[in-house]
Amino acid sequence: METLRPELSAGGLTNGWPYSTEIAQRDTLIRQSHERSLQFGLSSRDRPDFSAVPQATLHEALEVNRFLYQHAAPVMETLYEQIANTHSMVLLTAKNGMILHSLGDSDFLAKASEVALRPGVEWSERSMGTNAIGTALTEEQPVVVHGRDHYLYANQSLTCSCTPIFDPHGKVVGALDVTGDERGYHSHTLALVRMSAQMVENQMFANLFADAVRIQFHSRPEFLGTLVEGIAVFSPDGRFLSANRSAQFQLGLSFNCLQAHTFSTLFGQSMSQFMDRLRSAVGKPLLLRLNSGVSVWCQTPYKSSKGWYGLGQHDAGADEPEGGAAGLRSRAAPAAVAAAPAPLKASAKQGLSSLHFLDTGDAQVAAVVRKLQMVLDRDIPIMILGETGTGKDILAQAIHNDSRRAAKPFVSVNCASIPETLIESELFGYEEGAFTGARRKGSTGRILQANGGTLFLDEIGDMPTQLQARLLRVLQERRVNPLGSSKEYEVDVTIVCATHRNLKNLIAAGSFREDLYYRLNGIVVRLPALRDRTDFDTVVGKVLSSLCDGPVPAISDAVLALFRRYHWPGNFRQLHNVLRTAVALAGRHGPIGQDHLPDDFLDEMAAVAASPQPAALAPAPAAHEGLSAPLPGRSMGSADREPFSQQADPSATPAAGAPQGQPSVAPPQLQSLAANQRMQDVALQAMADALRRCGGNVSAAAKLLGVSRNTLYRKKDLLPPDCWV
Ligand SMILES: Nc1ncnc2c1ncn2[C@@H]1O[C@H](COP(=O)(O)OP(=O)(O)OP(=O)(O)O)[C@@H](O)[C@H]1O
Repeated sequence: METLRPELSAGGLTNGWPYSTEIAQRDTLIRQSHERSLQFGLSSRDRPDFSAVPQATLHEALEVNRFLYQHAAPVMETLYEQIANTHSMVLLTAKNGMILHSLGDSDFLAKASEVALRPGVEWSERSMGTNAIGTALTEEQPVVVHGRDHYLYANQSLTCSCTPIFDPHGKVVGALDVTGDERGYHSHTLALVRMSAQMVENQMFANLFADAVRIQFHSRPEFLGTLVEGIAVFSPDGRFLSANRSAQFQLGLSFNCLQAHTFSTLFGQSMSQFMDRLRSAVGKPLLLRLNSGVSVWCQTPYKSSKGWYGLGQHDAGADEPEGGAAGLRSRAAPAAVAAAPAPLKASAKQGLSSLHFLDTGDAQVAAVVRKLQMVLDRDIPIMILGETGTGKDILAQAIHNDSRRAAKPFVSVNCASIPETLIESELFGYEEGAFTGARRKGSTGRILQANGGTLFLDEIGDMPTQLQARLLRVLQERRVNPLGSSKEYEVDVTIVCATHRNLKNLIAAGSFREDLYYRLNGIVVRLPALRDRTDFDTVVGKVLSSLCDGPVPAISDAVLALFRRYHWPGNFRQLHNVLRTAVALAGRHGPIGQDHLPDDFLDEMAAVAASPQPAALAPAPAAHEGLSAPLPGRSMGSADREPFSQQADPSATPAAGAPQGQPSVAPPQLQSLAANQRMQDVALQAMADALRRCGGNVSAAAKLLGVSRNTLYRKKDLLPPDCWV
């Protein structure tokens, strides 16, 4: 009988890879698999059995696995697009390791093995020894089996990345695998395979539990509607039905343990209480607290007597999508099943639905609004630039709402949040029967869903290059050709796109097509960062009232002063989050004081103030500190503005620059923040003075101060311009 190969029994299967704990774990996994292969009576010199089962058996297997097959096939197409020309194949197997479907070119296989990866061949460990499919299915975890990891010598020219696929009941139903030439190994392949499998699982979930209460949750609201959100489903009376892998991870419970739970034992409230909250908050994500104490944001389609209501409805007038939860995703797409989850942005946007509502006093925004009003309905593509969270999505929605297309769909696609593998089918759709035979239904694709209305391509800079050419063709010819279809469909859409990236740089780097750029930027508008808005106080007030159903609490002057000094990297989104927490902590009657601000926000302010790099936090207002020009971070000193609320906050303490006469106990972070801020301001003042005395000569000023020239240059943006001349 054969024994283990020496490099395995010695416990160091490095196989040319750098050694680490992760590799050590993988080695253990591979070694155990080799031991099993040995026990199956296999010899590493055995010739593998690549014979396929008879056609009738294969058809039977396809029928048994139809649910899996239907959901996986379109995802495999897009996965294959990503690895095309890498001498690899994408494989879907049943849970016994039998290949159900394969895509790609087997030209990398030796002549004798060309049949190895076709449907009907079984890749279980029992028949092939250690291999990614068999081992992933046995271990129920993703695995790469590379070159000499394979038990059979005959398979050692392969590199395989495989992950099991779990059905909505938590059982392994099959595996998704990419197999290629060993020399073409790529470290990202397993990640792509895992993302694709996650997509298959989420789609099976959405379709199987269309009538259940589906809770989609994540600790960060921006991840709602993406692949990483947790999904747990319950019967209307709160019985646990199922949870995807992310939900199990976030809840800290395995699928089996979850079976013993109900909605109320997991989320600390009854299903009927939750439904009441949902009814009054349609369109807004809700905060739920897990047993672990962690808070998560949640969204859920909500079924009333009239039908389903849900979040992330971007189709104009789509408050009541038809046809249950599936309809929720695909209102304009009658043929679509298993549609990829739409990139949802959950927010109550009613108050922001028209361009003129966005004009709240900032001159740059007013100019943007004016420009857009002039080009509305002229079929000119619009490109919106701006940092993350500055309201590009809201602006696109407002453009649509003010246009003559308002009654037609507004379809939003976030090119950055959809895995590259899925963008193509998400955008262009795929044809009925294109992948899996007559019963397979197709997907309309987002471009066709937007027909007659507006297609908003958010984060266009993240569009994969190979799809840019296809998009360009659609824009030029106004026709769409779904995947797997020989037909073309006419489409009439207004295109609005947005990005926070510098497309010119992307063009220079070769990752964005110049011709597409010119096609998209008919008119370009830029939204200002929150810190640069001259209507800052007004927007704080506006966001605050949008978060309150009843009375709106006041904000203390100290908090407002902090807000004005902060650089708001997350812009409106961050302001919403900070205020949402503050409102919850302060209660509806407020006022909102520093104690009500989230700890991470206070920590960040303190850290920024303590940092020797002053890039982010603005110094104290110019008037207060005696510097003569406004300083970056906020374009305008707080002294230039009327406070949003004058109501005193008994819990608040003035930070640096806050008005006198406020109560005097500050949280420790803010005390150190204020002290650090003062030190920074004194240092800046000294630098400005030295530069002025030296007539702007940096070397002389640096010598005078006893610091390096670099120190002065680093502060350049924080010093008034007049000291450099
Ligand atoms: N003018 C505004 N007034 C109040 N809230 C706003 C405004 N603009 C945006 N918001 C809110 O800020 C959040 C982020 O807005 P939006 O998604 O439109 O930003 P974005 O620039 O598209 O962000 P990203 O680049 O990250 O996609 C949303 O909750 C939105 O409701």
